Formats: sequence, structure tokens, C-alpha cells
Amino acid sequence: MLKLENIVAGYGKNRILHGFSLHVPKGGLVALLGGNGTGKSTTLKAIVGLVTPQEGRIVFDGADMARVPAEARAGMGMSLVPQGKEVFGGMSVEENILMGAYHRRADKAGIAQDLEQVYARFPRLRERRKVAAAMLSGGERQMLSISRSLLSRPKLLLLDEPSAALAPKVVEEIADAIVALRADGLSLLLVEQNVGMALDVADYIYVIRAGRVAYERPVGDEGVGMDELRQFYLGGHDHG
Ligand SMILES: Nc1ncnc2c1ncn2[C@@H]1O[C@H](COP(=O)(O)OP(=O)(O)OP(=O)(O)O)[C@@H](O)[C@H]1O
Repeated sequence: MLKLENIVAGYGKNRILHGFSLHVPKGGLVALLGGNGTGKSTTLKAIVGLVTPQEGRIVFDGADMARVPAEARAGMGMSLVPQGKEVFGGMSVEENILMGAYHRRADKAGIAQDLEQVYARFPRLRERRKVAAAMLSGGERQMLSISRSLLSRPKLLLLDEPSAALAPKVVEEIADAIVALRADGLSLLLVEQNVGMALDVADYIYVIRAGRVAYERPVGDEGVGMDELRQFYLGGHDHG
């Protein structure tokens, strides 16, 4: 679904990614872990086209993204749920969700169907659909951001630290929602600082450090474990 090959990217002369590679298979749930300022958000920006790589290749659903502008990438089926849980506070929950369908606003029947699906997945949003989004809790805002992305009917969902600043119980709810989306056939790239949550949901883990892959492993019986990962994640020693 998504392949990053030796991406070199940054801001002006400030290089952040130094040959970063990553693969999200169709239907896969891949987690990208790393500390503050290691290049996780920059990776997501490169994928959606907000940062242009100086070197390397991004292939999405079989197409080279080099000449595809950011606006076109959303229409091709990738959607970013940005960090920060930003919502349009003065607009209702439903109006916020519907903004995700802006590029296909003529498809009234399809949009109604997708809205129904999103409400079935997040009943709390249905209950609060008329409420101003500013009134929502952090967890509800995260659900709203995910729902807005889903209204664009993505093939690949990119999530930037969905667990940030949420209580453990709410993180569990978000994790359950992510697993359910994957069960529906969506491919997901989850950027996280919450190692436990990532290990619970992902089937493959990358750790980024200083703009490079420091560690990568499948999750599971014979794959990566919490102790091992913690050692790499917290900066024990470099790999490869
Ligand atoms: N728009 C920008 N212009 C210049 N430098 C930037 C810009 N955005 C990010 N950076 C720098 O790039 C580096 C990597 O940032 P990035 O946001 O990719 O890190 P991150 O791994 O997502 O960290 P965090 O978990 O804190 O969000 C940081 O040193 C940051 O200061």
C-alpha cells in the first residue's frame, strides 16, 4: 500500500530524514515509534506531500508520488489524522465530520451511508452530533478527527499520536477503534510515543532515531517484546 525508499527530507538546509525506509502492506497496521524530534511527523508530512523529499521514493498504491501534489493525494486515498485533535470549535460535531467529505460533496447518498457507519463505530459522536465541537473531551475530539478522515473513504489512514494526552481508558477505546478499522480492511500507519499501545495493536514496528530506522520487527510471539523494544526506544544502543 505504501513504500518509502531511502527518503532524505527536511526543512531548508536542516535535514531531518537521512535515508528513511518503511513499508505498510495492504491491510497492515504498522507503528512508527520514536522520541521527540526524531522525524516522525516529518515522515508523515513527506507521505502526504507537505514536505518534498530531496532524495528517495514514495510509492502509494502502486503510484510514484514524486509529482503528485498534496491535494491530489487525499483524493487518491490517503488521509492524515493530524496531531493535536484540532476541531472547528464553533461548528457542530456533525459539521466537523462532514468536512472530510468535502471533495465528494455531490455524493449525498454515499456520504449519508458513511456518516451512519461512523456513528455506529463511535456512538458518543452520534449522541453529541448537534453539540459544538468545542464542548468535546480529548478522546471525543480524537474520535471526531478519525471520523472526519474516514469520510474521505481512505485506503490508508495515517495517525499522528492519537493517544497523546489521553487517559489510559480512553487510549484503550481509541486502540479498539484502530483495530476495528484494520479489520474492515483499511491499511494504517500509526505514529506513536505510547509503546504499549503500539504493541497492542500493530503487527509491525519501526523505531526511528535521528531520521533513520533504528529498529524494525514484526510484533507477535516470535517478534518484538516490550523489554527489547524499550531498550531500543529509550536509546539503549543503535541497530544496524
Ligand atoms: N516546519 C518546520 N521548520 C523547521 N524545522 C522543523 C519544522 N517542523 C519540524 N522541524 C524540526 O524537525 C525535527 C523533527 O521534527 P518532527 O516533527 O518530525 O519530530 P517528531 O518525531 O514528530 O517529534 P514529536 O513527537 O515531538 O512530534 C525537529 O527538530 C523539529 O524542530
